[in-house]
Amino acid sequence: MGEDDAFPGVPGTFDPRSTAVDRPRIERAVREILEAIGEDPDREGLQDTPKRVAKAYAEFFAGLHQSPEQVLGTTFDIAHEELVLVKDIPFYSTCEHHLVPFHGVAHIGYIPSAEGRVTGLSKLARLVELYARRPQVQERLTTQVVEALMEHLAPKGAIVVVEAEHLCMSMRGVRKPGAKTVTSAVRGQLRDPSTRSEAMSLIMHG
Ligand SMILES: Nc1nc2c(ncn2[C@@H]2O[C@H](COP(=O)(O)OP(=O)(O)OP(=O)(O)O)[C@@H](O)[C@H]2O)c(=O)[nH]1
Ligand SMILES: [Zn+2]
Repeated sequence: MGEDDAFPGVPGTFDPRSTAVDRPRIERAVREILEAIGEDPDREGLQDTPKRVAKAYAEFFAGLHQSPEQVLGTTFDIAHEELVLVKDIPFYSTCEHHLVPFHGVAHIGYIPSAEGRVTGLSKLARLVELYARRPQVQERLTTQVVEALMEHLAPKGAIVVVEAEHLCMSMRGVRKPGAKTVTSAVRGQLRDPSTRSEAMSLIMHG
């Protein structure tokens, strides 16, 4: 274990001291890619690029080395059995098919139960970070967040809606900038049509 591992960092944030991602290996690979595209990795502007990309990748994929238990560990004894909704949580993730970004907002709602737990509002945003900072597809990001809520807070129900633009559809391939993908996952009581439509109308119209 390196000295850096003594600082596990706050889940859902990036700890630049983390050595969980093998940066020297990324540096070698990036140099290889630069050569493969016909660039000179030794020209002045590119000399530090493998190092910079390795550092950036360590940040983009930090979520692979963090767990939801760490994020949802802080809970409160608050008697509230109605919907709690945090809207418009911005996120950046990496499409696992092309390793280019997809980004947008996530909306998270849950109905706490008497037996379950209430967490800090910021923890919902940290949960999104934790799953976004991995090679992802939007559908999996959406279900992983809802399932972590169900498992760790034992709420009566939960809903996660994610709206995102995929750069693999904007800057390459089909080239449709602005196209938005919306995914949702609902569990428990939020599956009931009336509760679900109340949550959806709060999400979409405030
Ligand atoms: N379901 C889903 N598909 C995604 C996501 N991100 C990217 N994709 C799609 O993954 C698909 C990969 O398709 P392939 O035919 O294997 O790859 P490709 O030739 O690069 O596809 P094009 O993007 O159509 O050029 C594309 O249709 C992408 O739009 C995601 O989060 N969810
Ligand atoms: Zn893609």
